[in-house]
Amino acid sequence: MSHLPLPLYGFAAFFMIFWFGTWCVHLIAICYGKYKLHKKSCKLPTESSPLPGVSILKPLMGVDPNLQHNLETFFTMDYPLYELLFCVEDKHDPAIKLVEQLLDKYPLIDAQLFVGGSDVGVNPKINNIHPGYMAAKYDFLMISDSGIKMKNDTLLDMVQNMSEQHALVHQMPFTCDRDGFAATFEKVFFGTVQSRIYLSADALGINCHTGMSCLLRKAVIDQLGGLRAFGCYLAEDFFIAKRVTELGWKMRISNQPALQNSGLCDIGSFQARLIRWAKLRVAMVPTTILLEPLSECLVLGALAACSASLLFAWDPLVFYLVHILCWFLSDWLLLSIVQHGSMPFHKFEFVIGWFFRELSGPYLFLHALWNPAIRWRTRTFKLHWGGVAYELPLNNTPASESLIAPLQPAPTLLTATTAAAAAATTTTTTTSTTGAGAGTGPLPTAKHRLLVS
Ligand SMILES: CCCCCCCC/C=C\CCCCCCCC(=O)N[C@@H](CO)[C@H](O)/C=C/CCCCCCCCCCCCC
Ligand SMILES: O=c1ccn([C@@H]2O[C@H](COP(=O)(O)OP(=O)(O)O[C@H]3OC[C@@H](O)[C@H](O)[C@H]3O)[C@@H](O)[C@H]2O)c(=O)[nH]1
Repeated sequence: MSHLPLPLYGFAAFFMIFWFGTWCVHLIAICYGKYKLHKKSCKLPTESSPLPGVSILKPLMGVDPNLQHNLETFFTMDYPLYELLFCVEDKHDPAIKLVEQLLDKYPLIDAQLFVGGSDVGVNPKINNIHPGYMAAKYDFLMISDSGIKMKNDTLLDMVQNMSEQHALVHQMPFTCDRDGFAATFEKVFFGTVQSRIYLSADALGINCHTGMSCLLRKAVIDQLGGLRAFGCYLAEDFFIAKRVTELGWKMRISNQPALQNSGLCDIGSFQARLIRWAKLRVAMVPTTILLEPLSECLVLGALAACSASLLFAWDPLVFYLVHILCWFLSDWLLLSIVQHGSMPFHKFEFVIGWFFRELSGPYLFLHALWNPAIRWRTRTFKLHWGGVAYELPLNNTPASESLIAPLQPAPTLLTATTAAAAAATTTTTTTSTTGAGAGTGPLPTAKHRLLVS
């Protein structure tokens, strides 16, 4: 041992410490997940402190087989005061027809449709929802992506997590039970590697905000310059959380994880999404270039096994195999906590899904480093270090990144007048009437379209 160069012992000691730290992260995630997730809040509204109104922004782009069902869950929530602000950028988007059908079906729900988006920055999601944000009338703002499904009490759970010190409550990303290996892979990813980081980050107060379902204090966002202030970033979620906490407000996850339920579920598009997210993280938090590969089970296990062999003369193969087995069991435990019920797949499928995730993780990360162009739906972007984004011209799009589902054919929805009006502009608004709470009593529908230029 003594003839080996000294720096090698330094590296070995570093990897052993990092390995130990990673196991602490496992432990924190399991304990915190057990404590926090699926807990029913006992804070009930009283007459002196009724539940606040919530303006819910729904950015939509295209239609998938589950979209109608997912959107419908927003019309049937058990929450007394909310408005739904559906936002669609493209006037030919088939989502418009779907939303209009839902507005007809639920005339009692306070809901509007904004078509045309805005141009307040580079981020297409922010551009899409900005008209809805400008029209939002309640003190609380929820941003909820198109693939999210709500339980009856999800909004209540989020609002009850918003204490006096909090300005941001977000749902930890997870998935609905769906059929097929791609769905298993998604559940394994979100319920293991992602939950581990997300839960420990929340427990330790580290910003890990993924903005697919979040509740915000509107006054705080207004104070920060409005949503337009985040239009220059692609990862608006991370920067919203950063600025909100810099003002002294707290953020935390809600008790219920987010139920992603997109009807398009395939390995290629999911991997493309993970690569896109990794590119965002690398640009925003460059230390992840080292941290992420190092915190992968197979990579860290190999490094720790060599280090243990060097420092303590332990058998590296035995060390490596025990490390993988313990990691696997700990991931199963965490996934069971997040799922909080029976698993939609057999244990054997978990084994396959887990190994697939572990083997593909480092590859996807390298892929993200290799090609910095970011393909998101119909557009391609690049990021400056720090996270500010710029859009690339269309012909600059690498073909290998086009792993997304195309928009479905345009519907024959728009009437001659509205089509002409929409073509002439700008923003079209379809308004359904007032009233909140699901379907209480009959009501005349006063539906009208407004043209806001
Ligand atoms: C000693 C152990 C150190 C562990 C280091 C862990 C390194 C990170 C490994 C995996 C990252 C998984 C990230 C999961 C969720 C991120 C999803 C995402 O990318 N969302 C983006 C798009 O919506 C969003 O803009 C990004 C938000 C957060 C980015 C945060 C990056 C920093 C991650 C470092 C967290 C360390 C937590 C350590 C806890 C002790
Ligand atoms: O061009 C676009 C792309 C996306 N969107 C909307 O933005 C939402 C999220 O889009 P996707 O589902 O494609 O993307 P992700 O689930 O990966 O989003 C995630 O990563 C990027 C962050 O900015 C988001 O806040 C986060 O939810 C959807 O509701 C989608 O309709 C647009 O309105 N316009």
